[in-house]
Amino acid sequence: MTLLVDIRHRLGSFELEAGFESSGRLTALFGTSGSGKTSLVNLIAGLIRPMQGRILVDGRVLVDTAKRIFVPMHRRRIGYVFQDARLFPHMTVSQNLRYGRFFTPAGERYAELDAVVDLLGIGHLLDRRPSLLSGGEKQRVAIGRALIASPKLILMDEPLASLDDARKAEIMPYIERLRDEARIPIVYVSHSVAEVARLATDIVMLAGGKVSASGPAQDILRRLDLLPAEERHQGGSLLEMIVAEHDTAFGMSVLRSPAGEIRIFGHDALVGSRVRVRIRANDVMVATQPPEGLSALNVLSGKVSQVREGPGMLSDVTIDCGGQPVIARITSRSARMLDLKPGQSAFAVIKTVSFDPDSTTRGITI
Ligand SMILES: Nc1ncnc2c1ncn2[C@@H]1O[C@H](COP(=O)(O)OP(=O)(O)OP(=O)(O)O)[C@@H](O)[C@H]1O
Repeated sequence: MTLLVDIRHRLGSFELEAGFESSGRLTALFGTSGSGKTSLVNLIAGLIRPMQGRILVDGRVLVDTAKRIFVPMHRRRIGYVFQDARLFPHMTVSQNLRYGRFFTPAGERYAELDAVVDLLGIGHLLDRRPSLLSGGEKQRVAIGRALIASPKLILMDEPLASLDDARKAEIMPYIERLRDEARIPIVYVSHSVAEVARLATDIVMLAGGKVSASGPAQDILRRLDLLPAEERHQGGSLLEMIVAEHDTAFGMSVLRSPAGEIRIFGHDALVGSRVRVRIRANDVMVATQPPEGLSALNVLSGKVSQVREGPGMLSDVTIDCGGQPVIARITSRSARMLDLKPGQSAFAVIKTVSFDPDSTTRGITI
């Protein structure tokens, strides 16, 4: 699936001028409050008609102002999951789900109710009314209702924003399953780096109504300079690794990559599976010699590929570790003292405890 957006639109004094193309399975629209994420999603959904531009899903033209084409919302075959679940309160979960397929022509229904119920783990909720569901359960049903309509694309506008951390953790694996198993592309609005790092295959960064960057999640997240200042401490690298073994004696899992091994607190992925881990730049130190007598268990070796002076006397040092960049944010003073230069051998030292379980995902193909 390819989503192509190239639009210009004005909302009051706000100018939205956004162009991007994504073939990702989960494309995150990421940006601070007021950057235009919801407006962009509403344009894709057909809730807003742009003043100028084109929107295509898999080559199908949904909007082309030059050709006066505007496919109305109900004909777009796009599912929309909002921040609040918006379920019908007088209907049971089962009735809410079935309502989703009502508008889809019989010949175009591919989603089976049983498969959707199974995917989202909501079988035990079918006879309940929404008032008896938790926030996370409501959102799972809302996602199910969107899926049952057999959409060609699903839009999710901050679907976790109204949930507490426990509910977020409960629903994340279902969104991952949807991304990995359902084969329906997702456009996902978020302003949380942690959420985006875990879920996104691709990222479109919005700032002031314009696309400031777009591309594969790994590439975008390591550009710390692109992240909003308040989220910069969350930026870093996404590494793909293989689960090598589980060290049950210490409750740890060993992950392997060409640049070395790292240990994280027990991960439930099977040995041999691919996982993606996020390493925040703030949690990485740089050594120019192999470190010895260190309590940190995780040392990856590589070569410095870039030293970029950032704001606040801090420098971002990128170390190419077997083809995967690891970024360390250190003081500019340390960078000078170590005399770090591109091409030089270096070691990224990562404290085990710095791995955030939220950012350790199941294996996904990127
Ligand atoms: N109908 C409208 N009329 C005038 N201005 C609008 C309208 N809709 C949105 N805006 C403005 O457009 C800008 C972008 O809004 P939008 O809701 O798309 O941002 P967002 O990135 O989704 O923000 P948030 O994360 O807070 O939801 C904001 O400044 C908002 O006030």
